[in-house]
Amino acid sequence: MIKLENISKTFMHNKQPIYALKDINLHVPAGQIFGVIGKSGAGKSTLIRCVNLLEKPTSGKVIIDNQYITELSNSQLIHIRRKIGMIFQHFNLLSSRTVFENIALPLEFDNVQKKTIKSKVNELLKLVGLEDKANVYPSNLSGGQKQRVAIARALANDPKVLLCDEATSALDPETTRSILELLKNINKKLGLTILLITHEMDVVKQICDQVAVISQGELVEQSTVGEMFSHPKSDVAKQFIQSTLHLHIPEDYLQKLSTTYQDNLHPLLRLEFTGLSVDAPFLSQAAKEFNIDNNIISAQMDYAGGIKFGIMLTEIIGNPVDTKNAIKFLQDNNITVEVLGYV
Ligand SMILES: Nc1ncnc2c1ncn2[C@@H]1O[C@H](COP(=O)(O)OP(=O)(O)OP(=O)(O)O)[C@@H](O)[C@H]1O
Repeated sequence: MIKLENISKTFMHNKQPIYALKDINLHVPAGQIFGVIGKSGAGKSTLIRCVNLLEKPTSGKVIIDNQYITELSNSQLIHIRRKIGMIFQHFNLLSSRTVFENIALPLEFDNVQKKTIKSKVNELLKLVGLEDKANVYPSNLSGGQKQRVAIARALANDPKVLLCDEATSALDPETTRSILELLKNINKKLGLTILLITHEMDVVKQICDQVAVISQGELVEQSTVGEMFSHPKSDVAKQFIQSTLHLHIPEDYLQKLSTTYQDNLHPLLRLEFTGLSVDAPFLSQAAKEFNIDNNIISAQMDYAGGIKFGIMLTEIIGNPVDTKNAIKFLQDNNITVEVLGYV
């Protein structure tokens, strides 16, 4: 549905080139929710703005629904943009218009009949769960409600594609979840293709089918969400995944943690499980085979794209040779083991 071919974008700043996007190739299949994740300044906003040509690429082609939109005239572009909805971090609603009037705006631009506008807007209000807010002004809405209005407005022209530019970044975690849930429902109900950019792996985890990682203007990795969480390849992807797992080392362990091995101390391990290693009983197998004990201090398991993954903090108690062999056994079974120190 969305194809980017060799997209590059260079800005000039104080006569110096800034290579915001470098030879990006991306394919978002119809009906998917596709996430692009990257750190601040990676090029995410530039990328999503190139899709509807709010930003004109320096080179490369944008193809939407089999149409090369980089080759269209300005008037043709206005027409095609109606099929590409967009929502933003700060909602971009008109404060002087009610919720109803904000949603009606794209239809008024299209000279749609008043009666048709009314039924369409009412239908959209229902879809986003704001039937009772039609006559309210944006200043009297919460952030989540404002984003619901923006979503309804973006859907007014029955777009085939919805672009989401950090759509939940200004919202608290609970509201973020409800907006992502709404986007997922819309994706299913209307078969809408969604491309979203974000700096939060939790967003990708919650709703995306596929994800691409962008770093310094380049796409460094792309896969299904399950594959990315189970086998991240780039350092950036690994860092993003780590950011979704929060493992707390208790204060008393931090205090007694030694960086060097001494007699009577045991290694404190951080174990990372992904894919197959999550479901197999490797810890108890290691305990039996190498005569060690595991003292599990904390653990967190999670799901993304149908794949289970998790991390664990555990102390391995045993003699030094058995402990070393047990660690090797875990590593041989695709568990990432980090020795944090000795306790
Ligand atoms: N209009 C512009 N003129 C000059 N440089 C720009 C312009 N827009 C973006 N850039 C630069 O291009 C690079 C990519 O910026 P972009 O806003 O796309 O990144 P981002 O990943 O969206 O970051 P953030 O999450 O902080 O918004 C940055 O170095 C930025 O300073």
